[in-house]
Amino acid sequence: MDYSYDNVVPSFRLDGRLAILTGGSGGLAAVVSRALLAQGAQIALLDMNLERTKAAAKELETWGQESLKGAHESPVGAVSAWSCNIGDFEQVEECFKNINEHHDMVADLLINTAGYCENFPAEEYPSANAEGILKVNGLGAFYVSQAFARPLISSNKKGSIILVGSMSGTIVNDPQPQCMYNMSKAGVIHLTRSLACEWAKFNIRVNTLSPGYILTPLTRNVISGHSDMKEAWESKVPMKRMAEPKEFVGSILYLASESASSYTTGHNLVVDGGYECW
Ligand SMILES: NC(=O)c1ccc[n+]([C@@H]2O[C@H](COP(=O)([O-])OP(=O)(O)OC[C@H]3O[C@@H](n4cnc5c(N)ncnc54)[C@H](O)[C@@H]3O)[C@@H](O)[C@H]2O)c1
Ligand SMILES: OC[C@@H](O)C(O)[C@H](O)CO
Repeated sequence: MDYSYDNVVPSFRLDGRLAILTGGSGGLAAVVSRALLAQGAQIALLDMNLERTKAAAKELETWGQESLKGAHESPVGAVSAWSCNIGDFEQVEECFKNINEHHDMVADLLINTAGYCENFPAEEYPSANAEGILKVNGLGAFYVSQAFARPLISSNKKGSIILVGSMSGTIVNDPQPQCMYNMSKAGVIHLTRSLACEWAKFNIRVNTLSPGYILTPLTRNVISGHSDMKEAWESKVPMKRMAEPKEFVGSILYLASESASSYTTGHNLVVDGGYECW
């Protein structure tokens, strides 16, 4: 047995790695992107609106210059901003190609946070909305995984994919009706297992991170105008509160790390304050 320090103590550093973070101007991405930058990664932020994504990238760079100066011997990683609808495969393919060219390397970490939620009673759900959300939350997760994996496979390089699912992929939320969101996230969890099995031979690990309720723009949309909604949600969480985005950073770094999670693939890591236990 090799008991050397590097063989026994996992590293969460991401020096020399390029991370693509979809949903890059969203609430979860704001904190995750800072943690990735702090660990030494280069980062490509991708979202629907270019101006908002560029603003998020600028804030990230400024944060890096102010907070990471002298913190580690590696230089602060390059940050780029991209506009792309992950539900449109041609856009995704073009965007991922441009990202790799721009950073002059093949991205080896993908974190798919892009997605949205909407509420309609099942019997009234408009078909165009149903198709729209499945296309983004479901097919989008597949499109970004495929566009990310192809250049890794052809260059024989290992990588890690983290698809953000939700506890809604396993439980049914109450009281808000959101059957298509729930279906899309259940699909993400099983897509993860399928890709993990198919791509293990290429050294690409694929995992889902399934959060419970987090305070971000996504949930603020649902809560706003429904003052009792937050209380209803929190009453069902054993920890009796919603999460803050920073409470997912440890899980992301674990799944991204080639030493800490080298044998972890196809997993659904649920981080929900105990919601699924009751
Ligand atoms: N907030 C929660 O309580 C919660 C809980 C469980 C899972 N999640 C999941 O976490 C992820 C991040 O959510 P968040 O809370 O940060 O929400 P958010 O709304 O702050 O961020 C999501 C981002 O995805 C982007 N996006 C939406 N559709 C897109 C598309 N077609 N192409 C590219 N980008 C697109 C949005 O513009 C937004 O910036 C989502 O997948 C969400 O389903 C959130
Ligand atoms: O289940 C938690 C999340 O996926 C999300 O915050 C919620 O379902 C939105 O209604």
